[in-house]
Amino acid sequence: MTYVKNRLRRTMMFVPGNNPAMIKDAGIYGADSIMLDLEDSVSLTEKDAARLLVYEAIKTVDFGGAEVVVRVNGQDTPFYDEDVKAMVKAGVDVIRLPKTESAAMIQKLVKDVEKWEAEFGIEKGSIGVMAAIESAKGVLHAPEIAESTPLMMGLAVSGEDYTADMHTKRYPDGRELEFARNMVLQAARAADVYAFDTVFSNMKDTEGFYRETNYIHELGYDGKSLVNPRQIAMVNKVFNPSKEEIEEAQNVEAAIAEAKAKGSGVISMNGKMVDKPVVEKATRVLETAKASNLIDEEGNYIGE
Ligand SMILES: CC(=O)SCCNC(=O)CCNC(=O)[C@H](O)C(C)(C)COP(=O)(O)OP(=O)(O)OC[C@H]1O[C@@H](n2cnc3c(N)ncnc32)[C@H](O)[C@@H]1OP(=O)(O)O
Ligand SMILES: O=C([O-])CC(=O)C(=O)O
Ligand SMILES: [Mg+2]
Repeated sequence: MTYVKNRLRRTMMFVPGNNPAMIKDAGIYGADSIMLDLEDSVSLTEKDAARLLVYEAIKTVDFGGAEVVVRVNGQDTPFYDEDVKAMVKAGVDVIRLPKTESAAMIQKLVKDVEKWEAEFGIEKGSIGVMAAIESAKGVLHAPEIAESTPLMMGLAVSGEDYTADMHTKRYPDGRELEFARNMVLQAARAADVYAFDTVFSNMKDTEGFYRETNYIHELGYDGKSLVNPRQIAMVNKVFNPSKEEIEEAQNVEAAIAEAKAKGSGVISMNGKMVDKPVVEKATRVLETAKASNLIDEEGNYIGE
């Protein structure tokens, strides 16, 4: 396995690193990324066993083509060094650093990864990194964190720890996360890295989950951290362009091609102006549709 900078990353599912049954089947649900967790879903007494289990799993389990991410323990814990060493040796795709508060923390992670890559004869740059932003300090430093290394895959906003740090809690309308969500997204876009929204933990509140997922999709997030396989289809439903959106995007591309043939960069389509930014959005829709197998090479709709 090797880190790939650009790929579809709508769904990143947490899987507790101490749960062999969940790890074994994690690949069957179709998440774009599987995030094996060594941090907060694993109790202190199980840290070493979980690391060993996750190490073996990366080497032997078929995750069905999903990207494999591991959330290691934080740099202020006694588990971090061994976690990074074992995950590099196992050949993980991406390491997610929790509680990231500075560019220096990511630069330390990259230095540690490179040290172990050299030690184990793994090509430098085979492993990507990502930062979970979980505190006021992390949010304020998000732009530097996003720019801290060429190996940065993305930023995730982590609402549970963040709201604890901010002396509040999660509310249904998400107003307590508004600043963090916007800041993390701006930082990610400016650095050309991915942006992931935080987990939604109430599995019974399907309506609330859809509301939140629609909201972060409309803001411009690339994907969401998930805790349960049932959330995968719901996120895909929101993030995948509809048949109508795909047709509209194809019409935009045809219209601009016609305009260009006439030597113009702008044209009217059903009374709406089509120019460069409109075309850029249409191109993104069609790229997503292709990556999600909703259209074939010729652009024919093949989704359900
Ligand atoms: C703030 C933070 O740090 S969040 C990140 C850390 N937290 C986690 O990693 C938690 C991950 N999620 C879970 O452990 C579970 O989904 C829970 C505890 C939230 C709910 O568990 P359950 O009630 O058993 O879920 P549910 O009934 O929907 O499970 C259905 C199936 O999916 C499996 N499953 C559930 N969650 C996951 C998961 N995250 N990864 C892989 N498989 C899972 C179950 O094992 C079950 O499989 P089975 O049908 O073969 O027995
Ligand atoms: O990254 C996430 O969404 C989960 C998490 O650790 C948090 O919310 O604190
Ligand atoms: Mg957290």
